[in-house]
Amino acid sequence: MESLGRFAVDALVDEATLTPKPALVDARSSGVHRDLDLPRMLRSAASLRPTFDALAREATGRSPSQRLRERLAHIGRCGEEAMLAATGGSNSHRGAIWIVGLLVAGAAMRGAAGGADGIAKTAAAVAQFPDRLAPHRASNGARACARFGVAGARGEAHAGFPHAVRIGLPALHAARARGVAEANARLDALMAIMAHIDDTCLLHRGGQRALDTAKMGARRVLAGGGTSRPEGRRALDALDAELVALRASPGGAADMLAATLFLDRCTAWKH
Ligand SMILES: CC(C)(COP(=O)(O)OP(=O)(O)OC[C@H]1O[C@@H](n2cnc3c(N)ncnc32)[C@H](O)[C@@H]1O)[C@@H](O)C(=O)NCCC(=O)NCCS
Ligand SMILES: Nc1ncnc2c1ncn2[C@@H]1O[C@H](COP(=O)(O)OP(=O)(O)OP(=O)(O)O)[C@@H](O)[C@H]1O
Repeated sequence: MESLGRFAVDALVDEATLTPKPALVDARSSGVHRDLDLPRMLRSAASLRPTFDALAREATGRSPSQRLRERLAHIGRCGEEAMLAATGGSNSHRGAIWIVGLLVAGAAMRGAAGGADGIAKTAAAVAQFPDRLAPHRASNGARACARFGVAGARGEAHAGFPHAVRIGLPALHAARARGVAEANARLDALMAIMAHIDDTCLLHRGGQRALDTAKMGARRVLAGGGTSRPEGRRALDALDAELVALRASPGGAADMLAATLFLDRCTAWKH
């Protein structure tokens, strides 16, 4: 599937430009991110096209294996270098390279006919193999997982990407079925993801309080009828203000929205 690399970059661009997102980089502002802005996010997304293309090529015609896991990890780490070169050293898409990159590989192996669940299960089967060449660095995500006892980005992949397949996609489709504008459908999907996910970006920057604030705030938006309704929109603005005050942003939820949009494109493409 030649289009997989393009679908992946499009998903990152659609996530970054979606506005207004709470405390994240969007078309309106950099949220709480001092070293990121929308032009950097877009440069980073474009710089990742060769990475996603290479992941798709490597996985095509293969089955999950230790060898494939290590080839993909090498390509993914080269992608992180391309990202850092494009942003001048900022982490714009590390989590997204991991999550969307594995799904690109899953889609290349399984084909769109496998549906979102089939693609995610295949990607998860690759992620299960150990990354024996991983550098032993204490990342922000790893520290948050250890301190707060959560599964983080690795756990999300091992579990079959549940926040994209079981939460993000159904929320996106349900919002579209209600007839809301596409941007609101995507924002509602982000709220559904945020209401459930243990996001190590929030935990690292703002501890349990930031994670609880994000989950409760997102639930209030949904209880207010979603982002297309006045009450939901007021709740979204309040959530943005609360997270900005805590200087914490839901980067992991943003990655899972990009994963949701990628799966949505892949599975629509088969028709
Ligand atoms: C597993 C990864 C994410 C590294 O994990 P680490 O603990 O070091 O995380 P780090 O803090 O650097 O970044 C984690 C990022 O994941 C995202 N995230 C946070 N919480 C979650 C969550 N619950 N679910 C999904 N994503 C999340 C955020 O964007 C966060 O910034 C990954 O970068 C990795 O191992 N890459 C190696 C290359 C590889 O194997 N690639 C495979 C093919 S692409
Ligand atoms: N629109 C977005 N705005 C900000 N982050 C996003 C966005 N979309 C996805 N992300 C994800 O959020 C992560 C960036 O989070 P963060 O800035 O907290 O990273 P960090 O380098 O771990 O932290 P710090 O900057 O505190 O050192 C990226 O890995 C990226 O995948």
